[in-house]
Amino acid sequence: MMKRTIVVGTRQSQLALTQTGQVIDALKLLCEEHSLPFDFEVRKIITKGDRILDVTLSKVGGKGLFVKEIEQAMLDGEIDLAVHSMKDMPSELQEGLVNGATPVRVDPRDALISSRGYSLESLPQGAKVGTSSLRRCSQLLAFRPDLNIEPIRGNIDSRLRKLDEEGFDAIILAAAGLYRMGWGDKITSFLPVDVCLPAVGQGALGIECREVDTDIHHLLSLYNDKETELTVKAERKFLSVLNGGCQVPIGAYATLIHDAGGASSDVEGDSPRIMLTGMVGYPDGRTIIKETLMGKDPIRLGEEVAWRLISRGADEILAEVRE
Ligand SMILES: NCc1[nH]cc(CCC(=O)O)c1CC(=O)O
Repeated sequence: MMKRTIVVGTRQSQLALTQTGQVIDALKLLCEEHSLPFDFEVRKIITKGDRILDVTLSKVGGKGLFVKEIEQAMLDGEIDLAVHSMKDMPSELQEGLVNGATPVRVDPRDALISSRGYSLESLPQGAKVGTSSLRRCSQLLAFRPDLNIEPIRGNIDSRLRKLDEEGFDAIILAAAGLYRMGWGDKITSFLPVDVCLPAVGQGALGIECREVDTDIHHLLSLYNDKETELTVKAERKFLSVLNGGCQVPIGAYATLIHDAGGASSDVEGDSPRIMLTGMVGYPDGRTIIKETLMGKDPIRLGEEVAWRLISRGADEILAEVRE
């Protein structure tokens, strides 16, 4: 039988190339297992986000900075699939494109990396900590108001280099990216989610494809993880109600609730219960508001957590940040 070659578009950062390669390996295994006639080819694409790495992201503005060119290439038929970090995926995909699979999530937490072996608790007064994320900045300062947070940009590899070159006592990165790069051993400690709520979708991937591409949908359905799909759906709905992107101090994390017997919720049958926590905070950490709710419908749950935060002043915080 003739094989169809699926062209997978990717940014050319080390992380993007690595996770695209890992997804292709997983899809190849599924193709073997299910006797599906596909080959894979990688096509590198340079995005706007890659061209302006020297500017602080929150100053650049615009959503989907890393995704637009990739989506255009898919609509033009130059590529068939694209692997995205879920947290970089825009809440609205372009017309005609869909998320075909949400594979199983890895560790969603933020990690602290310190050549001097510090943890968040043991960092000295006024220590210099690198992050450009308003979400991380807000929560770090709420926990340790004395810290001196300084921006640090670039890909994971260049941030790790800057850790020592620019004299940081510690930097904060997503554990997931480090694990995928095989650099998990660089992690000094993890920030617990109740201290630093992760970014929406952190640790998860999305696999974008054309809505009409039924062959690919079938393959991707085999790669989907229902638990990750449901929890990320709740987090993303929360974010879209607050009209957020990665340039706002918003965090969220959802899990499935496992019953008292320790058995996991039945993901396939009766719909499981989801617990979602959302937060919005001032970048200087002076106020952080958080809500946790449970529910079965991820969309309603995402909306309700967002509405609760709005009723407690989330809009005012976000309006101030967006000025
Ligand atoms: N903001 C950039 C980004 N987008 C995705 C990841 C890797 C983690 C993930 O896939 O969630 C990172 C690096 C980081 O935040 O440290």
